[in-house]
Formats: sequence, structure tokens, C-alpha cells
Amino acid sequence: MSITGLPFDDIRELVRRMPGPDMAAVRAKREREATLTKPAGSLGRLEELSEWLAAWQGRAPAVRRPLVAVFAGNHGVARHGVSAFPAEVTAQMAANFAAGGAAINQICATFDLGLKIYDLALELPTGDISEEAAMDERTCAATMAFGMEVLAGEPDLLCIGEMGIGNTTVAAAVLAALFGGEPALWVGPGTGQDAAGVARKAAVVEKALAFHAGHLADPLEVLRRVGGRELAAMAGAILAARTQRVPVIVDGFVATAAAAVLYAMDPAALDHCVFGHVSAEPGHMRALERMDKVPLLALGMRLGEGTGAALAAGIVKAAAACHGGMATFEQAAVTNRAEGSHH
Ligand SMILES: O=C(O)c1ccc[n+]([C@@H]2O[C@H](COP(=O)([O-])O)[C@@H](O)[C@H]2O)c1
Ligand SMILES: Cc1cc2nc[nH]c2cc1C
Repeated sequence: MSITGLPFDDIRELVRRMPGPDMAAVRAKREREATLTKPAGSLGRLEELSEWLAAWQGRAPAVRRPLVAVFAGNHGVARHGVSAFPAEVTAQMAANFAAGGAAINQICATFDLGLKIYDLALELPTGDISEEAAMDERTCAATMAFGMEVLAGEPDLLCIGEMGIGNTTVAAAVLAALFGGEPALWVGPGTGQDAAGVARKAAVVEKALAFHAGHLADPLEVLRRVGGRELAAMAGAILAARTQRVPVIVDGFVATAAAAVLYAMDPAALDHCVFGHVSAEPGHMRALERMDKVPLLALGMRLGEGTGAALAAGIVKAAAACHGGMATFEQAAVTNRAEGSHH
């Protein structure tokens, strides 16, 4: 992917060059919105969502090719018993996604969303972050580049999700490194750890941050040292979506940690993203608040695999359909509210 400089330089260049919102598309959207058969503003956040689609699609908002991308990876840190489940569940669930048996399959079917699963070298867990880097720079950058490939099918809305036993521990390490604070602020039950398990996760994160101390000022170094393959691929996919003007819906705690790497590089880097839900993992709301992001849904979910983002995509599809398909006051011969103040 790189012919000059270090692999991370190419990523930094993409962040520097990322496009802004299309204000002409936003103006056109607002003009049409005002003509639709409803009191102004009455669709609340749906009107914000259709405006967000217009801004980042750069055209009249429409969702015709929505895609849910789920990235799966394995983690050396899983050897410390940080998950309630064994590492082999990552590959087993990847097979379940392929067979159509997982929750994400049903949600995608419900809202007519495309689904692609990306296995990221599941037989090669990343390094144990408590005593080594998860990845070398080349692997991290190449995995980000691999994540960018999700744009190849030209989706017009991209939902970002993941699967990886142990990844709430690495996500907590990433967030602690990016945003600071005690590890205990960022760890949680994950797949179902009890208090002792959560304490073990905090100790592992603490050890990782101590091991990598002095090397965590650069967000890409945070990703490579204490992140994981699926986090790198998600960060790459989110960045490539920005470059190619595709709005993104981010899933739960782990996907948010990947997005936060880009936020730490430039707080505007997630302007094309909506956060689909806030998961039950306690660090998720904390991370969203750090980035001033308001999640769409709060359903007490903590599954991952893109489920919260896919549910939110159903709402985003409805927002686009209302904007694109509703009749105007003139078309429907509905009397608009009286203008002026003489009543
Ligand atoms: O994204 C979330 O909010 C979330 C919260 C709890 C668990 N998960 C999922 O559970 C797995 C990680 O949990 P753990 O306990 O193995 O670290 C991984 O496959 C995630 O998709 C995901
Ligand atoms: C069964 C199972 C399903 C999942 N889907 C996403 N993460 C998961 C973790 C487990 C353990």
C-alpha cells in the first residue's frame, strides 16, 4: 500500500485530506424538508439524520445499498481469562454468521441490509498487550487498508461491527490510552464477567498501559500496541468511508474504541458517523460523552456483531424514506400553516 515512508504515513495523509460536509446538498435538503406535509421540525431527530445523510452522501439523501460489515479477530490477551467465553468462540460465531444463525443475520433480514463478515487471521491471535505490542506497524496499517476494502461494493450507508473474544479488554485499553483515567473506568462485564473478572480485566489493562508507557501519545501507536486486528480494520473502514463520502453507523463499545482512534487524530474525523446505540458496557457511554456523541438507541444491548448499528440503520432508512418519498403540501393539497402574525 505504501511506496514512500512508513505505512502509517499514508493513514495520516488520508486524515489530513478528508472531505467536509456537502453544504449545497444540505441546503437543498432543507429546502425540500420545508415543503413536506408535516409541521416543521416534527420528525425530530429523523430530520437531523436525513440532513446528515445529505451532508455526507453529497446528494439528496437515500439509502439503497446499506451494508453491515462485521470484522472478526482474536486476541493474545484472551489467555488471561478476561472473557467469559473461550477464544474458539470467535471462529465458531464467524461460521454462525455465515450460516445465518446469529442475531445480526435476523436484524439485517428485518431491515433489508447487506451483510459481510471479514475474518482477520483468526488462527493468529494478536500479541498479548500486557507484555508486547498487539501488532507491528506493517500489520496494523495493512489491516486498516484491508478494512478499507468494504467500500469496494459501493455501499451508500455503512454499519461497522465486530466479533472477537477478549476484545472488550483491548477496547478498554485503547480508550484508557486515548482518553486517560483509571482502567477501572473503561472495563466492564463484556460477555458476562462477574466482579472478580472485571477486576482481572482492569489489572490486565493496567499492566498493558504500564508496559507501553511512553509510546501512547500517537493514536495510531495506541491502536497498534494495545488494539487488535478488528479494531484496525474498523478504523480503516470508517476512514475510507469518509474519503468516499459514505455515512457510517458505529456499533457498540468495541467499534466505538476503534472510531475513537480517528477522533484522537482529528475530532472532525467522525463527523460522518452516527453512533447507533449505547451498549450496556459502562465505558461505552463514557467514551461517547468524551467525544460529544449522542447515541440513537439505548436498548440495554451488549452483543456487538453490528447489532446496535443495524437496528439504527432501520431508523436511518426510515428517515431517508420520509424525506425522499413524502408528498409536499402542494402535491397533496394540504393547507400549510398560516404565515405572518395577524391571527
Ligand atoms: O460492543 C459492545 O458494546 C459489546 C459489549 C459486550 C460484548 N461485546 C461482544 O463480546 C465479545 C467481547 O467480549 P469479551 O468479554 O470477550 O471481551 C465481542 O465479540 C464483542 O462483539 C460487545
Ligand atoms: C456467543 C457469542 C456471540 C457474540 N457475538 C458477538 N460477540 C459474541 C460473543 C459471544 C460469546
